[in-house]
Amino acid sequence: MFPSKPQLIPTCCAVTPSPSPLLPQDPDKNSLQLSPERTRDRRKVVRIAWEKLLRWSRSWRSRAKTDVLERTKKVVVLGGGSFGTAMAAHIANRKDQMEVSILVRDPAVCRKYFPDHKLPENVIATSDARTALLRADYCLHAVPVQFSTSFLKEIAEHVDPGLPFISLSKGLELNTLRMMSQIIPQALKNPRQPFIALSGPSFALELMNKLPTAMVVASKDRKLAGAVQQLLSCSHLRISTSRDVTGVEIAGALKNVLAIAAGIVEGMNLGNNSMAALVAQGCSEIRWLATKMGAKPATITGLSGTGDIMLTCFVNLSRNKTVGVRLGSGEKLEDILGSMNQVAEGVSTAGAVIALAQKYNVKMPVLTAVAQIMDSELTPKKAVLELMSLPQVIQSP
Ligand SMILES: NC(=O)c1ccc[n+]([C@@H]2O[C@H](COP(=O)([O-])OP(=O)(O)OC[C@H]3O[C@@H](n4cnc5c(N)ncnc54)[C@H](O)[C@@H]3O)[C@@H](O)[C@H]2O)c1
Ligand SMILES: O=P(O)(O)OC[C@H](O)CO
Repeated sequence: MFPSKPQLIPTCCAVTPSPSPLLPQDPDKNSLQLSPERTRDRRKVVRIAWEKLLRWSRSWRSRAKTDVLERTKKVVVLGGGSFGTAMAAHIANRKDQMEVSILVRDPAVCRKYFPDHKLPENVIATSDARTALLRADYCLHAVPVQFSTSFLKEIAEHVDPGLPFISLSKGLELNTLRMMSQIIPQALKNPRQPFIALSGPSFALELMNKLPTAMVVASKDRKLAGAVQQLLSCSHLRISTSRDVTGVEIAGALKNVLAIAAGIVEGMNLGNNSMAALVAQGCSEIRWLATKMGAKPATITGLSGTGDIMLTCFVNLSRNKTVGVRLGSGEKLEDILGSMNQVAEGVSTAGAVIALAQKYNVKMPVLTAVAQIMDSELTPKKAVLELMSLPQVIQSP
């Protein structure tokens, strides 16, 4: 049936339906106007699908376990920067009787990150490692990657060998190319220290404001990942589990380098076409390297990969993107870093990425260009010219 009302097609491009194979054969398929009967049927199908989804969700919720939260009495957070503080507040809000200790160099420091937010009463900041770690059930590690080894070596004597470490840090150690799953057990001299990576698109401020967020916990130990999922998930934080620790960690580290590139494109006013092309190319480079390192492609295209890339590359709350924007608008790297009081992990991770790319024999033009800019070997303008002059790609069919 043709619609009875005229369609909203501009006259300059209006077409008369014809039997041409290039044009729609069934006008109803492409029309916004359906007969009342078909509208009713269509709505019924949608309603049934939605109700089915709700029933499935309710049945899962009714079986959801809460024993981990009930059992957990104390959580320690290492590093009282913005994310450590936000996660400490999140966990403390899960249960009033839980003690959440933040280990900081200066106990006054964690109040500075969110001056407009009152921290829950059960969050305690201390600079005493022994007290902070004593009888903790879980440990959240939120110290920037480059300082993690020295920090952990200093506190190692107070760490229980069975204490699960949930790493929030996203980056690669510059000289060793190690990820947090390697840094933590090696610094603590305990290869069996239980390890979980927590990653995904999550700005500390939005978590602090209890805005809906989704993240991934990755661990080789399925049971442990499930326990951490229980500990963290609530009505505004969805947590999925994964066994692909390499994929989750490498994507979380490399998206910070790509975000610097995205910032440069914005700072140079290169336009939306450039931005989309750059981020798409960056996603491919991350996938090429990550899969050679053993990551699953689905992890890279999922929440902690593409999800976090979208957040960090497209949103100006990102510290890494901000570094790029300022570089692209002509500021010097040392001036930018000197004026920041928070970490942009992509700056040091960029150097490590290139060594990894060489080790795994992967070409990464965009991420290599960022590393060259970080080393002041290349200007953003020259980088754009060089990237645009790379050989034209022949796509395989
Ligand atoms: N902020 C976010 O939105 C966010 C979200 C997800 C993941 N992360 C990751 O979390 C990690 C921490 O980031 P952040 O945002 O909390 O950083 P931040 O810059 O806000 O704070 C860093 C903290 O580390 C401490 N620190 C610095 N050097 C130290 C040292 N040598 N020894 C001990 N402590 C030291 C600082 O005092 C500060 O408390 C990073 O790897 C980051 O990529 C951050
Ligand atoms: O502010 P950034 O660039 O460190 O990004 C923060 C988080 O990693 C976003 O998921």
